[in-house]
Amino acid sequence: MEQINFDEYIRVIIRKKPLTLGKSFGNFKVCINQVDNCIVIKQSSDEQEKTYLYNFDTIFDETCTQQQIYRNAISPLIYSLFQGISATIWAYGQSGSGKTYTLIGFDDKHENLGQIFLSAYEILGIIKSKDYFNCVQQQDFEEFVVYMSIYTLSNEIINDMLSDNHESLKIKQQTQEEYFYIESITKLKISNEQEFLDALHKGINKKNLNNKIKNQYFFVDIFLQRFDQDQKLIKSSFLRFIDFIGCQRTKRNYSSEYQREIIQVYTSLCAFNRVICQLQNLNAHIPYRDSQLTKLMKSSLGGNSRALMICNLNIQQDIDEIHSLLRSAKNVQEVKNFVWSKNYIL
Ligand SMILES: Nc1ncnc2c1ncn2[C@@H]1O[C@H](COP(=O)(O)OP(=O)(O)OP(=O)(O)O)[C@@H](O)[C@H]1O
Repeated sequence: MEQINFDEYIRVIIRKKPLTLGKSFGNFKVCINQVDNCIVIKQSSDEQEKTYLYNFDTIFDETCTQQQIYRNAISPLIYSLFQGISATIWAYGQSGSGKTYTLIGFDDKHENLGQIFLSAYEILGIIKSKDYFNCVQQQDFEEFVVYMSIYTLSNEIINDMLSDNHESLKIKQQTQEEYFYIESITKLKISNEQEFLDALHKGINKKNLNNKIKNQYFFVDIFLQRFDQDQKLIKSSFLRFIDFIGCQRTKRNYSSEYQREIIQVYTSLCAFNRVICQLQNLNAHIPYRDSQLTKLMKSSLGGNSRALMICNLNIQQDIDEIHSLLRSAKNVQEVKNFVWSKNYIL
C-alpha cells in the first residue's frame, strides 16, 4: 500500500468577526488588504501614526460564510484523511471572537453549521457514496468505520463528554517516540448523520452543564479506520477539532478560585507558546510534556499530522491584545510538520 510523505507549514487563516454595535475602538484602525493577504493596523499616539503589517496565508473578512471557510481550508484535509493522513484544526482567539461560532456554529440551519458538522457530514457522505476522491482504490470489500470522541480539558483535567462517568482520564504514551493518547476514552461508532448529531449534542450539553468551569478546551476527534476484506485494519487517521479557551490576558480582579483556574489556563497556553518557540528555533528538546494540551497536540505541532489554526479576530478589542494575537499566529505559521500516512502491516 502506498506510503505518502511530505512536509508542510502549519496553515494559519484569519477570520474577522463582524462588528458589534455599541462597542468602542481605541486610537487605531484595522483593515484587511485582501489582494496581499495582509492585515494593516494604523495606530496613532501623540500625533504620530504608526503602521503595522501582518501577512497570512488567507484572511477572511466579516462577510465570509461557514461554507467558504470549509471549502477553502477544511475540505483539503478531508481528502487527506481518506489517504490515512491525520489533521488537527484549532480555533484560536480572544474570548468572544467567534471560535465556537466557527467550529460548532450558530444554530441548526445548514448555512450556520460549523466546521465540525460540515466535516462529519462530508466524511459520512463520502463513505456512503463510495466516492473517495479517487484516493482510495474502490473495492467493494473494503470498509471504512468512523468513531468519535468528545472531551474537555480544564485545569489539566480531561473529562469524557460521551460518558456518564465523571472521573478524569489519563494521558498515556506507549513509547517515548509515540504520540500521546487518552486511556479509556469513549470511542463511539458513528454510522450516519443522526448518530453524529446525537453524539455531538450530548457532548455539547454535558460541557455546557458544567457551567462552573468557564475555561475549557473542547475537543472533538473523528477517527477513520479502513479495513480490508478480512476485517484487518489497514489504514487509520483522525481529524481533531479543538475549541481553545480565550487567549486574552487577565486584567480584572477575579476571585481566588477563578485566579487559580486562570493560572492553570495560562499554564497550557504558555506551554503551547513554548513548544511553538522551540520548534521555530529548531531546538532538539520540545517540551511537549509541560502540559496536557501540548501532549495532545504533539502530532500537530512539528509532528506527522496536518494542522490548521483558525485565528478568530475581533478588532473591537484592546490593541495590545490584537498585536499579541497576530504575533502568536505568525509564529505558529513558521512551524513545519512532517506528514506521513499511517499504514498497518498486513
Ligand atoms: N462570524 C460571525 N458572524 C456572526 N456572529 C458571530 C461571528 N463570530 C462570532 N459571532 C457571535 O459572537 C458571539 C461570541 O462568539 P463565540 O461564542 O463563538 O466566541 P468564542 O471565541 O468561542 O468565545 P469564548 O472564548 O468566550 O468561548 C456569539 O454571539 C456569536 O454568535
